[in-house]
Amino acid sequence: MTPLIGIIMGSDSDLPTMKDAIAVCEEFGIESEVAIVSAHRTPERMVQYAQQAHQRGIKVIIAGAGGAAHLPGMVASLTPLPVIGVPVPTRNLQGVDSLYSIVQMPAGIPVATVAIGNAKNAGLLAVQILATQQPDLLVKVQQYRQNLAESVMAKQAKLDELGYEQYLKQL
Ligand SMILES: Nc1c(C(=O)O)ncn1[C@@H]1O[C@H](COP(=O)(O)O)[C@@H](O)[C@H]1O
Repeated sequence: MTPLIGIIMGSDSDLPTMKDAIAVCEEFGIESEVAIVSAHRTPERMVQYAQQAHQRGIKVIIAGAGGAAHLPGMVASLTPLPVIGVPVPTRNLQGVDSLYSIVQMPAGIPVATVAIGNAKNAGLLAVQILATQQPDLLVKVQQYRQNLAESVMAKQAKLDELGYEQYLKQL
């Protein structure tokens, strides 16, 4: 099957963060491709990837990077596809550097930026974008939300049963 979601990252060291986006694609049965692409270290590869992704059938790109995280914005400047940026947490600045590098795009070249380290939401957003054109997938998204609500209500029932002190002990 042709991959519909491109998940790219500046380094293999981003994979522990970005794996959550891959897992969401798998959970929803959406084919994704995973690639290490760096604006800084492999600029020609980045240009090629960004310019060709839509021609290969990719519909949404998720781009994660840390520190001077130029990858998502540069890819967005080179593709007509929607780009979702994931600020990868960093040791020295806890990912605030990544967030600021990704989120403050000039008008005209948007990057839909999720919270620091939240590749799961990037995956979900990509799935929801695809779901606008796939009724079956839209139903799966609604089911996912239903399951989420039910898990919260199960927690509430347990909290009511145990009281907060006991509940705290089993967290
Ligand atoms: N921010 C970028 C870009 C880019 O934006 O092109 N390329 C690599 N990096 C980031 O450098 C960090 C450290 O990388 P290494 O662990 O390989 O030294 C990673 O978080 C990566 O995303």
